[in-house]
Amino acid sequence: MADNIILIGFMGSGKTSVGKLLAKSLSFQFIDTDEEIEEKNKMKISKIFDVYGEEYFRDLETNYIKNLIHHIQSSVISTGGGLPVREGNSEILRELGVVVYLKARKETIINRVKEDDTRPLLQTDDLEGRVNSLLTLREPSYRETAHIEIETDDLSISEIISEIMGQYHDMVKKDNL
Ligand SMILES: Nc1ncnc2c1ncn2[C@@H]1O[C@H](COP(=O)(O)OP(=O)(O)O)[C@@H](O)[C@H]1O
Ligand SMILES: O=C(O)C1=C[C@@H](OP(=O)(O)O)[C@@H](O)[C@H](O)C1
Ligand SMILES: [Mg+2]
Repeated sequence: MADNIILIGFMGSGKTSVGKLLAKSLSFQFIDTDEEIEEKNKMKISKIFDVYGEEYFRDLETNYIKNLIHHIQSSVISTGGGLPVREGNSEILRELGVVVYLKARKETIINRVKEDDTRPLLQTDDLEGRVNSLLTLREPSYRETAHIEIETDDLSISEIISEIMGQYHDMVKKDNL
């Protein structure tokens, strides 16, 4: 297994914010799949959804992570919340490195995303209903994909980073990564 760390979890679970600082703490490269896709396509995620639709965005995500295999090391990869759900992506993510699921309760997620208009799947009058149904649908994929699970609700970003580093180093020692 490569020494990369891959962060997965629902929208608002902290993948982007935790990933950035975790990479800094480890002196790893930081990659955010959404930022890379926006940069490569010169288009915001919400615009890609508007113009080409969700399936097209999912193709971009899958192609992007496939191309990382054998090409990156010592990197933290923050994924988009829907990435582990598509058939086949779970295996790709696990091949890329140690997969960490940032878990968050529905209430925590709603608090963190309610003011944000950049996530097309959450632009609805029934935010609670949408988060509830998507979370139920996705939870099994997150759990199947992850090597490590962290409950983030009551932790600060730096506490989450310490927790990830502790568990990651234990795995590295055990698996000789
Ligand atoms: N553990 C945390 N404690 C407090 N705020 C957090 C925590 N994790 C994330 N946030 C905040 O929640 C929002 C969404 O975080 P973000 O990193 O964009 O999530 P994701 O990439 O998983 O969608 C941001 O405003 C971020 O600062
Ligand atoms: O959960 C999802 O389907 C999505 C999550 C977003 O990323 P974050 O999880 O970083 O918000 C982004 O990829 C897109 O809006 C779709
Ligand atoms: Mg993000």
